[in-house]
Amino acid sequence: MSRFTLRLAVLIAVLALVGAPFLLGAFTITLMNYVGIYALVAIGLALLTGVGGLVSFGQAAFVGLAAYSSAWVTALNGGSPWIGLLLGIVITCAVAFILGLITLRLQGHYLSLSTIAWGLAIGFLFGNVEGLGKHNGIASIPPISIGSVSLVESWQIYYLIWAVVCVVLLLVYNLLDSRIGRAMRALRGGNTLVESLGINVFWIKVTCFVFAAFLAALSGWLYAHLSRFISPTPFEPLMGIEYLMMAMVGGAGSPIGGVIGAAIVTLLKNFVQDYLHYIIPSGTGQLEVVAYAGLFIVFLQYARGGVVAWVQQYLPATAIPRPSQATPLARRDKPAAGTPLLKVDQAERRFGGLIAVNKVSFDVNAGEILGLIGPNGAGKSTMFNLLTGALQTNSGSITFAGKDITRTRQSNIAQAGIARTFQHVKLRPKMTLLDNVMLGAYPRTHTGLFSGLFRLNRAEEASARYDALQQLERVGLGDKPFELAGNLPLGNQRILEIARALAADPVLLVLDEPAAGLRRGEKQQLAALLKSLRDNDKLTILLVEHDMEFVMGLVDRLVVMDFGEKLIEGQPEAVREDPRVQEAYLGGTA
Ligand SMILES: Nc1ncnc2c1ncn2[C@@H]1O[C@H](COP(=O)(O)OP(=O)(O)OP(=O)(O)O)[C@@H](O)[C@H]1O
Repeated sequence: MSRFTLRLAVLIAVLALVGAPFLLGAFTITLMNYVGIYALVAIGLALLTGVGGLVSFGQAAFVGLAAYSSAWVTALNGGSPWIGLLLGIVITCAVAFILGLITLRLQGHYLSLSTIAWGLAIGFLFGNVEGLGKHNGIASIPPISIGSVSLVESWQIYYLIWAVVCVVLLLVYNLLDSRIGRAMRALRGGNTLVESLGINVFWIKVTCFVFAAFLAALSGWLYAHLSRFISPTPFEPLMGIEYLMMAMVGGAGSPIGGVIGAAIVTLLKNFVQDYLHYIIPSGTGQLEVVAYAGLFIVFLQYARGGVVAWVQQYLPATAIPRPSQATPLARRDKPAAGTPLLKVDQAERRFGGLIAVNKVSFDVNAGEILGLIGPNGAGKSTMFNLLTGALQTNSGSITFAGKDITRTRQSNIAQAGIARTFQHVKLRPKMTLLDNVMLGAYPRTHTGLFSGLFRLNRAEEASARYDALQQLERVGLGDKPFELAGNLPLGNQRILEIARALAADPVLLVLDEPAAGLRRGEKQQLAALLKSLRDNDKLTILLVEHDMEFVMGLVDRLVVMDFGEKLIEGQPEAVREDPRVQEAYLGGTA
């Protein structure tokens, strides 16, 4: 799809929204009002669950917090709905922030279960606090006024609701295309990679969580002043599940999918309620819930990725212009060649009874390529994980650029200038090559949530994008920056990891089996690239590699490990000739 077609589609959608009250009846407009209100929550969930992989059943409670806050300000205390909005946002975001601090360190289903727990707890409060009307709720909530216009009629508040939805959509798409948004998109698929890129996973999760709660607060405020009466029921976890369904039906991970999902689920519910009694005339009782659940299961069977993903497969990809030249991002000063850079001193790591790394010591000097070799299971990858902070040492110390990093958090080590690749490639397959490499530039960029939302980050984004493209070109992948990373063959995925690591402008590059899966010609190109990084960019490189021909022709020094211990270190030739190495690693065949 061309950009023009996309803009035209957006324009038609906006015109249709503007014209709807002139063409549709009051009932349909009221229904659309609820769709818009639910859509705000579903957009938040698309971000939280679809993009960030954090499944929350508790969003209805956040909607309720804002609705009750505004009802308390207006109906019970005679205040303005705008003060109600402010209080609703502050209370909801504060509660989300505190809950996030407590629960977001939990992983997988533990996190989801915790959202049910606090969803229930908050819902319980609404029905039991004396000052909030208990189960009778709060009535006589005034309409929202803009200047002298009171939004009493459903078509009046319709324009406010859908203006909010459109602005939110625009902001969320801006966010997803920003530094923080990329970090949110990278959350899905595990923390190790994200932390290794210098991104503080926990704070990105908290940001995502609070932002989704903020959208729920907007929804709650609009809900209270549309319904003019609130009770605890719409804010219980059952509604939380419905919000999750909306996000999933529309297309988890797609903000516009949130709107589509809200429309489908709301209309479907309405349809089932209206027509089920024709099929079962003897009284349907709660049967519509069953029918509704059945339809939902059928839907998930045939369009599991949601409506947006289903439609997208038939649409041509949106053409994206190639990044144009921009001011380069600032680069780090590299230490002078030969100065001590990394010192591993008596590092030890145990896994239960197994000592994977046993009191290993070695130094790396600036500007050298050091190879770490050894037979399978010798402890090389564990050593890499220790010095990049992915694992903690049981004893011993690691010093980088004069600072003790033994207990330093992985993301802080990355920010200090160590960039890495992984033995088992870690990429974000659904993100483009360019986005994957731009993730690497995270520690070199600084714009935050608000800059991303309001596109105040353009200059920095342009620089990061251009820098990332240069790194892609450098490793030989510059011809397809908008290809999805998952479409690359494994060898190229390893090379893409190197481009991502280079985008961090590291001082020390740590490569775990970079040549695995490469053809002979590609290995030669890789060796030439690594030498050029050392000679021209003053980069220090530490690599694990099994391909002896590749290693011997590349490294300045070797450290050999066996059974978790350091066997020997020295020049490649000396190491090759050492009988202990031949015995342990080369099996006497070198
Ligand atoms: N997370 C873990 N839990 C338990 N044992 C582990 C873990 N990671 C590594 N090990 C064990 O530690 C030892 C060293 O593993 P490591 O992956 O560091 O070796 P390696 O030299 O990188 O091997 P290879 O070349 O095969 O990748 C092995 O016996 C491995 O099974």
